[in-house]
Amino acid sequence: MKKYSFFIAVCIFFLFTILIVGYLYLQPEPKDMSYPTFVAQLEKGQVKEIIIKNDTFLEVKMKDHSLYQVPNPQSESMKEYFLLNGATVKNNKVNENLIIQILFMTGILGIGFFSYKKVMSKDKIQLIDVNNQKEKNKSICSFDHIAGNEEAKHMVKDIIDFIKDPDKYAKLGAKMPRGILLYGPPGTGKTLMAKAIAGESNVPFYAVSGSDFVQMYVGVGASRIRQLFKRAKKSQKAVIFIDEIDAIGKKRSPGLDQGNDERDQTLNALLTEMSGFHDNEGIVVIAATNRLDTLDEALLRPGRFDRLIEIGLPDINARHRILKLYLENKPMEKDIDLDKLARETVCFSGAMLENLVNEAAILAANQNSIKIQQKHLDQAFYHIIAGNEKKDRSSINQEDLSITAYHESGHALATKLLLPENKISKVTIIPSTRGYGGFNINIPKDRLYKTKQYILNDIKVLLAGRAAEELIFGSENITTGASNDIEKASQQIKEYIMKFGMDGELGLFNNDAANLNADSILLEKCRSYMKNLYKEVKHLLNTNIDLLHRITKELIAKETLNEEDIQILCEK
Ligand SMILES: Nc1ncnc2c1ncn2[C@@H]1O[C@H](COP(=O)(O)OP(=O)(O)OP(=O)(O)O)[C@@H](O)[C@H]1O
Ligand SMILES: [Zn+2]
Repeated sequence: MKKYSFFIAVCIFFLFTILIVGYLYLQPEPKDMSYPTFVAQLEKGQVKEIIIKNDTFLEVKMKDHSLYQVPNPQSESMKEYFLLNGATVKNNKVNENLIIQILFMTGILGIGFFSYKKVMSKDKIQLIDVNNQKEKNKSICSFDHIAGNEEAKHMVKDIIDFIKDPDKYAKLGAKMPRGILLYGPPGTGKTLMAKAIAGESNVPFYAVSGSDFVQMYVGVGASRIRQLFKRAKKSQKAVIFIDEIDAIGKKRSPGLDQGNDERDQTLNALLTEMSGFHDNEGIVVIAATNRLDTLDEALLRPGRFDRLIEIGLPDINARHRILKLYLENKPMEKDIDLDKLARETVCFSGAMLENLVNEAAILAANQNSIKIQQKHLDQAFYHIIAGNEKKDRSSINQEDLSITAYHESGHALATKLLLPENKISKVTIIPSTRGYGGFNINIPKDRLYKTKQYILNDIKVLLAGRAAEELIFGSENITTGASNDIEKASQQIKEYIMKFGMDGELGLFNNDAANLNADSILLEKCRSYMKNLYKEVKHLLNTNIDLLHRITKELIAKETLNEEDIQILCEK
């Protein structure tokens, strides 16, 4: 589209240039005429027009259309004299003005043309923002660019085969999925997977985002969808990718947003287009969402998005591979411990790991290092988790520092005692720019499930900060520093009871799922759990109070403790 409009613009430009040049130069050459002959002709009434060319010449047009060049007498009264004899007189400036006017008009027309094209094509640019030659190129994205996600790769192998040779499937009467839905947390590579499917099948990739359709006039979204499919069909085989499909395919909640015509129309257009393919067309629609639970069931019916593929957070092996993938083409020190980094980056998505490597590279450059070192990766890791260390710490008073130190040591000690399989990667009382007074980085083991015991201990670890404060400074002096812990603990206890049905007395009933409001029994239950767990962890810290003092003292002295430091302190 861009190329095409550029071509038209060039054509128009040349056309105008030719016209102007033609106007200027293709006029007949004027012949010379002496001034007396001219005067004689003028007085005979033969002269039609006189153009004062410059100080030397006049251009004279006769009534018979012949053109002459006459010396300019440069007299003040010549103009009136010419006019008296019935000739029109023009100043050459008029001519210049004409050229300027033409140029000006060309400019305006050019600008107008370009803006018109831009407005007209804006829709299309947004609609198919990756439909350029580069994206169409097969080598742009392949499975090699995706580390991990092996199950997902396996699940789309037949789709790729189908796109390559749809007839093979049609002949056997096999109905291939028209739509694939990739779901999972943000940054796990759903877009990457869709691109890789297109890349592996060597077909163009057309992408839109559901959020582009939000807040549009009725009918615009639907027409965009139709345009998108029309374009894809032109290339015969293609992958159409709709990111954030939840923006147009959200469940309709009864009573609420009823009559959202625009969204419904867009969704209907999509479903209609999808049912309009023939079985031997190699077009596949891939949609992605972070919120599978909010999707309208109509989208998931057979013939629509009926193949669901989860793209989950990477496990330790996948993290290792992703880190390696992004470090591979960067200069790095040989002794970098990727195993350690992969172990520590629990809950990191692929996008976060990529970001981690990039941050480390930036840090290395900032520190004028020619290679990425372990310390850069460590710094980047903490940076991503907790933000920057606050550089100016002179304003923190001793009392606050001491409270923070006991609070953090409380968390660390409780982790050591209650969740020994977790790794305390860092405890610090260096405040971060994100507003933490200090923090603990506690890395759980990669596990598929959490046990009941684990959840309870995890909540105790969360409460241990406040418990340590109370133990040391008294119940009147507890601080606001535990708000985040309390929030997380409350969330966990609610899930423990409701979501996971782990409370012996309340059993397996989930109020939320049954659309019942939380009743007072449930509330009481949560409070009583919290009270007991808090009491237990306070008692635990009290029985290990010497250790708590030791860790705190060391923490105040060093500001930051790592796994080994704490291990040594605990073994003393
Ligand atoms: N498994 C992976 N292997 C390699 N790179 C990955 C992987 N997962 C994510 N990435 C990197 O993270 C970036 C973001 O991923 P992508 O946009 O595909 O995620 P997404 O799941 O579509 O996210 P969102 O839901 O936020 O749109 C990718 O461009 C890629 O560089
Ligand atoms: Zn805390």
